[in-house]
Amino acid sequence: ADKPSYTIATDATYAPFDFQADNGEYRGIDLDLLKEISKSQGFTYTLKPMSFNAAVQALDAKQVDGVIAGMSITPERKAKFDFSDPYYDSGEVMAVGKNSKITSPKDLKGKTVALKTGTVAAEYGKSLQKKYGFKVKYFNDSNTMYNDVINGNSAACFEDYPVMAYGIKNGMDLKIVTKPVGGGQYGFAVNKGMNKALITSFNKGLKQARKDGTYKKVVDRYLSTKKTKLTADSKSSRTVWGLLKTNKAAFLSGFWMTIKLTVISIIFATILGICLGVMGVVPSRILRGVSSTIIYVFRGMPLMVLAFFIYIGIPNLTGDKIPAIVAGIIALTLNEGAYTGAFVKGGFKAVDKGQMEAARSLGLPYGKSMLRVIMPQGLRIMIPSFVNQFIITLKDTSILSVIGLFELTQTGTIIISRNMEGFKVWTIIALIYIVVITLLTWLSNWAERRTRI
Ligand SMILES: NC(=O)CC[C@H](N)C(=O)O
Repeated sequence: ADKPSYTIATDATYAPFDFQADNGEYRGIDLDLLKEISKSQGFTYTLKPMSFNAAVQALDAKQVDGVIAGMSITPERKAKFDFSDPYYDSGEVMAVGKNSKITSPKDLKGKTVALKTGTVAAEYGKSLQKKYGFKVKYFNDSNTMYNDVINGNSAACFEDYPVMAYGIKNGMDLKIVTKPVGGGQYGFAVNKGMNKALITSFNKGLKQARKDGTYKKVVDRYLSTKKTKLTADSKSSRTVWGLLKTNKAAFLSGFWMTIKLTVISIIFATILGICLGVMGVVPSRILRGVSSTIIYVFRGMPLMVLAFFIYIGIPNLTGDKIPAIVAGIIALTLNEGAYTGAFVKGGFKAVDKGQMEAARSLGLPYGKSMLRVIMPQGLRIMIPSFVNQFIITLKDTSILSVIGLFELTQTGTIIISRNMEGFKVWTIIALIYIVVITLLTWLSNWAERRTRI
């Protein structure tokens, strides 16, 4: 019989539990364990790395079958999800910059504390906020949160002890100043009452792995004292050129994802926008109303909200999965299409009224006058707006990293979580965007020249 197959979400950057190794493979205690267990229990799976918060939401929306992400078993989560037996002990600590004078939450008055959205550590930090009078700031991934503290923008952060200790041991410029509290444990989660088989296999496999030494082997791979630095690139690759070379595969695939999202969305958004624009100037009041409403709604909604709504919200209601890339393209199309619709409508309106009257008085029907007389003139006026919108679409793809799409921006985050070369990696990413935008602009200028009369 075919092996059962599952989709499992994980945290893209949560070493030593989940992280991307230099070769692009996702590794860590969670993922190595999962692999061993799947082998011993005979199931297969596709891994979906994303932010922790998105992973939990994707599970809740049934976009994935399970989450393994150093996820703490809490009473609130147990109400929603079924957890495996615990496989690792954790607790919350506070960390500050290596040379910081802060030694306890008491020193945080008036300062800013960095937290990671949707985590137990964030909840813990938040629970101390009133008492100690600090401000909070949220991040989607641990590494960006650490960097905010390292750079001195935030005074401290709260994080799970094993993760924080591992990062520091691997050279992160932070120090832990409190004892672990909370004492939570990590478990593998599936939706309540669904996927009983998966949880049963996981538990069986975990038990076996503990018995036959696999569990210890996996943990030691990352935490034994003589371990090699799995998350760090070698020294030789620390120049911009070296970073580009070592991470070539990651940059390229992020680049392609960005291009794919941009091109497909531009095509759909342009079609949608022109339809909306035409509908916005026809005599029918109903069509004009529909056009205005669509533009109003989708132009008014932040792209990130729209992406979450389509990827998490709709499946949550209907129970049908939508692949992230499809959700991303729909979100971009609606958002950029609404903007396009607005300027297309404006462009048609800007064509002199007399043109339509003249065409009609020559006996052309409305549709033909529109197509032959108004549209060609209107569209020409709009070319600069189109170019503008294409560039905005390209840049907006970066927002789709929130639903777990590995476009350029998300690629940068992941590479930095591995090598901590924030400046160089963001420089590379910025340059790639500039290069693509330049190409896009040239292409548009060329098109503009060709359509000129
Ligand atoms: N991957 C994570 O950030 C998990 C954080 C924490 N253990 C939680 O479950 O909330």
